[in-house]
Formats: sequence, C-alpha cells, structure tokens
Amino acid sequence: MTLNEMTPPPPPSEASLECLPECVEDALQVLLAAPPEAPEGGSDRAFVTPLTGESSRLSPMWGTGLIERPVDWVALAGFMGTGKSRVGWELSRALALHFVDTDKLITRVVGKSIPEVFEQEGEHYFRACEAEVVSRVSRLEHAVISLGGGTFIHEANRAALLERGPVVVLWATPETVYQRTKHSDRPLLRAEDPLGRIRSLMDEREGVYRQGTIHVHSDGRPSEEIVEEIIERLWSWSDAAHAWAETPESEAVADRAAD
Ligand SMILES: Nc1ncnc2c1ncn2[C@@H]1O[C@H](COP(=O)(O)OP(=O)(O)O)[C@@H](O)[C@H]1O
Ligand SMILES: O=C(O)C1=C[C@@H](OP(=O)(O)O)[C@@H](O)[C@H](O)C1
Ligand SMILES: [Mg+2]
Repeated sequence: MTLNEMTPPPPPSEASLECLPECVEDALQVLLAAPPEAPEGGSDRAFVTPLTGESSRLSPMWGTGLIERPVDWVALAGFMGTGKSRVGWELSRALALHFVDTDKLITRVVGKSIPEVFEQEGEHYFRACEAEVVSRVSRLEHAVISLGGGTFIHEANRAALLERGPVVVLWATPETVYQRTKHSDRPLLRAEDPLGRIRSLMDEREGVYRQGTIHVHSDGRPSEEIVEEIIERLWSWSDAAHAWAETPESEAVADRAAD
C-alpha cells in the first residue's frame, strides 16, 4: 500500500499546534547542545581540506578559531536529494557555524521519523511543524540551516528566510535525485514510478526554487567542491551587498522604509 492509498490522518488539533513554539524551542536547545552529528554520507573532511580559489580569502587565522566568514547565517533549499543535508553539514563545518537540519529538528519535536510524521500525523501537521521551525531558525545566530525540499515552497517560509539572509538553492537532474533517494524513504516519492513523480514534482516547484539567492549545481560533483563553490559565491554576494549598502540609492531606500 502506498502512502497515498492510506486513510488520511485527522487534521491536527488546536492543542497539538498550540505547544509547537515551546516544543521547537526545547528541541532546538537540545540539538545545539549535543555534539554535532554528521548526516547520512556527510563527513568532516571540509574541516581539514584546505579550500582553494576565492576561499583563500579566508583569514590567515584559519584553524585558530578566529575565522573570517562571508556570512554568519545561510540556508540551503532545493529539491529532495540535491544534497541539502549533507552539503549543509559540511558547509557548517567549513564555516565553523552551528548546523540545523529542519527535518532532524522536526523528528526531535514530534519524536517520530519523517515518514512516521507523514503517516500518523499527516502532511498538514508536518508543514505546521516546518513553519514553526522556520520562524525559529530564521532568528538563530551563527548557523547553516538545511531545509526540507518543500520548506521553501511555502510562501511565508520563503519570505521569512529570504528576509533573514541568503538562501542557496542546490539543483540536480531528476535522474540524479532518483539515484540518491531510491534507497531511502521519502514519503512524497513513494510511488509506482518514482522517477516520473520526481519529474512532475520538480516541474511544479522549479519556478519557486528560482527565487533563491544563489544557485549551485550538484550533479556529478563531490560535496567538497560544492561547499567550495558555495563559499566563493557567498563572498561575492556579501561583497555586492556591502557595496550596495554604501550607495546613495540604498540610503534613499532605507530612508523611505523608515518613513
Ligand atoms: N554531491 C553529492 N555526491 C554524491 N552523493 C551525494 C551528494 N550530495 C548528497 N549525496 C548523497 O545523496 C543522498 C541524499 O542527500 P541529502 O543530503 O540527504 O539530500 P537532501 O537533504 O537534499 O534530500 C545522501 O545519501 C547523500 O550522502
Ligand atoms: O520535498 C518535500 O516536500 C520533502 C522533503 C524532505 O526533505 P529532503 O529534501 O531533505 O529529502 C522532507 O522534508 C519531507 O519528506 C518532504
Ligand atoms: Mg535533507
């Protein structure tokens, strides 16, 4: 029986939604206090691999704990299987920032795996948890946030994230996504024809993912190379943002916003 054929769970009750902010706060504190844990396939290599190219702008204090970073907060969005969890973890190691995977935080909040949340509580409840988690992690300092594939699709989440900082969107072809997800359980990909399902869902979502700040391809590239490109692009983004902040036009925009 596929997920779609099952009787849908009842909609979440007011009571179960009411405690979400507090439950998210508690789970986040536990997650941040625990020793960082690599996700499936993720390694610590980015800590010790000397980064090259633009990233050589990293301070000579690299490795001493005093690190010059392009940003103090960044989120990773994109379709399932593009590598958000793994690359986000490695990016957080490279920039020495906290790492929060929103799906992992939700599993702590609910005490169930993501497939169990979908099956037993319903997608609606999962999306409510996701929205609460986004509202909290958008206020977090010094963090890399790996989102779930659907998080950025929801308008309020997208607005909160883009307001907070840069959102890097990872991209991969449907075939790569299929290869990377076929042995794991993604509730939305439980279908007779998972590759067809990936293609149609990706088509539906593509235009929204394009609203991200920085776009990086992940096909056929090791995660270290992707991390390196993200860091280079974040430097360019932050340089451009600082240059704009010093123009008279930006002062005029700030004055209008303050009126
Ligand atoms: N650049 C990559 N090259 C090869 N495998 C990758 C790459 N990025 C991620 N993976 C693997 O693909 C699978 C899905 O990656 P994951 O980070 O969970 O994606 P997402 O969080 O976007 O769904 C994991 O097994 C992960 O180790
Ligand atoms: O695309 C989506 O709607 C989802 C993506 C998943 O995360 P990953 O993108 O990390 O697999 C997870 O949040 C859930 O299964 C729903
Ligand atoms: Mg993930």
